[in-house]
Amino acid sequence: MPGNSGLDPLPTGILSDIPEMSAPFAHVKPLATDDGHLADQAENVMENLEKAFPVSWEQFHRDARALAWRLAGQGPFQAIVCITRGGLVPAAIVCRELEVRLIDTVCIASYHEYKTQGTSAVLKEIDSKVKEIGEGGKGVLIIDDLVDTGKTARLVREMLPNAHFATVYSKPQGRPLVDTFVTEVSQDTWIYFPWDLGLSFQPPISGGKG
Ligand SMILES: O=P(O)(O)OC[C@H]1O[C@H](OP(=O)(O)OP(=O)(O)O)[C@H](O)[C@@H]1O
Ligand SMILES: Nc1nc2[nH]cnc2c(=O)[nH]1
Ligand SMILES: [Mg+2]
Repeated sequence: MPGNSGLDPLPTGILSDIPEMSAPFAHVKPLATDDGHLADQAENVMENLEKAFPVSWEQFHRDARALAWRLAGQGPFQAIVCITRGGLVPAAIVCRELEVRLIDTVCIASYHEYKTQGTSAVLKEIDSKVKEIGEGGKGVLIIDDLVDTGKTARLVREMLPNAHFATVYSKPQGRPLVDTFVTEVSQDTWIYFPWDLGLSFQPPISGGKG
């Protein structure tokens, strides 16, 4: 009922002026105007990586489906363990295609330093119910979006040495740790996932303003 809801009236102004709407995005700062942290991080990445491999949602869905096709003959898999956070989206696509309904996560936080290896912390272990499926994880499918240095893959493989390890993309250094993948890119390529990207203006190839 108007005037009787107990709620303050909505403030007027543009969307970002509304505290409730802007709060969840308060930490998101564009590279060009931040305090320098994100720009430094991006600079560190680009310093070591020559090529960019941007992936659209359509391409990612196609590649994740291709992964499911490759995995279809290698099961049956009784459970999927996805490595968060990057493994969540491909695992959602693969579990639908392979009709796997027992899904678990292993939650790993990496603290990246692009000149050194960085450190990783396991925030959540694999569930004991999944660990008990088969000897050393036999019959379990582990999914991540990509393998790069192989550090994350090595950590998780130690937890379930007999599980099948699958990624959508792979780089040469980590490839020996992966049983099944779809596309390999060179070690000096950075893969940009659709969930990390947004639409932005592209200047014409000629260099004009468009
Ligand atoms: O082979 P590596 O050198 O270990 O790199 C691969 C890992 O790096 C990315 O995850 P990241 O740690 O950036 O975190 P996220 O999945 O939470 O985005 C990616 O999703 C892989 O899990
Ligand atoms: N998005 C993304 N994350 C990574 N983590 C390690 N390598 C990569 C990469 O190429 N792209
Ligand atoms: Mg990851």
